[in-house]
Amino acid sequence: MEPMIGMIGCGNMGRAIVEGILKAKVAKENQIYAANRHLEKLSDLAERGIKTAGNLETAACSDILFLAVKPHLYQEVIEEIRDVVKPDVIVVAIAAGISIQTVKDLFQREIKVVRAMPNTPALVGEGMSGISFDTLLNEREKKMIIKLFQSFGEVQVVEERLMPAVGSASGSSVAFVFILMEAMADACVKLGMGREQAYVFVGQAVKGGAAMMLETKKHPGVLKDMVCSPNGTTIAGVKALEQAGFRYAVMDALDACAKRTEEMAQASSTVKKR
Ligand SMILES: NC(=O)C1=CN([C@@H]2O[C@H](COP(=O)(O)OP(=O)(O)OC[C@H]3O[C@@H](n4cnc5c(N)ncnc54)[C@H](OP(=O)(O)O)[C@@H]3O)[C@@H](O)[C@H]2O)C=CC1
Ligand SMILES: O=C(O)[C@@H]1CCC=N1
Repeated sequence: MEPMIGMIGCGNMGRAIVEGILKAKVAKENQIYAANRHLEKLSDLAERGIKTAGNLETAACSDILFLAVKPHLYQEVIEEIRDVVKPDVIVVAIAAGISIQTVKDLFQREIKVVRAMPNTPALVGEGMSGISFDTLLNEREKKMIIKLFQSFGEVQVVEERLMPAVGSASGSSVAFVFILMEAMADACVKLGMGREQAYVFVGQAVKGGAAMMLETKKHPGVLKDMVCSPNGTTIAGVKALEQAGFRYAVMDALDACAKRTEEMAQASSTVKKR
């Protein structure tokens, strides 16, 4: 029998995962339970045949249960559902800074946990997820979880200690790419281009650059050099970026994300001991 998939919390990330799974046809609408604080926000999902329900029903019916609420709500939600989940349920925790051990401690028993860090491009099947497995999952279960994550993008299994880096590298970095594209489009508007047209130009440039790096596997510095003609236009722009401390700003931003993940992990492990 196909596993039932539950999603507690259907906001930006929960929805992106549900849509990604459906788009890839890895599960049908009637195999998915979706819960939210304000259930009326899920009326569009219900109309499409997804089972929308409260947290208790969703938890009780799921074989794979995603917890896609904000990190500070994990304790409240797990305390609500811990007595109704199936004994063999696989809980997938996607919150920044919530460790496998914290989830187990909140359930107050041995439970199969996957810690994952996906990102919002899952919505269009272009997600990037890092996942770490608890030792309780067997090989068949690990394969099933990997297949699920592959339905909405790329996935790599990583050691749990690397989760703050994964959060920086793909979870948060998409926001920085959006800021970059917005700023580039602003510049194009300043140069006389229409805004909608600017988004197409800069969006395709970012998409093309990413595809080029991933497909050629060339060092990004080499690819950058291929664009910079001697005494040309690009190298003039590179100088301006270096002057503004672009690389430092980017490194500092990813560093800040990872530090914040560690802080949140610290806070969540303290809360559960109260
Ligand atoms: N956004 C991102 O790019 C990423 C997010 N994450 C993680 O995903 C999690 C969710 O983030 P995100 O989707 O951005 O947040 P959102 O605020 O967009 O979504 C959270 C959802 O949880 C619902 N919710 C709140 N309380 C409860 C409750 N008690 N029971 C059931 N549902 C509830 C909210 O419903 P309502 O709106 O009705 O209050 C909302 O729809 C976080 O832990 C975050 O760390 C991980 C990777 C990337
Ligand atoms: O900002 C956050 O906390 C979440 C985790 C990674 C992306 N968004």
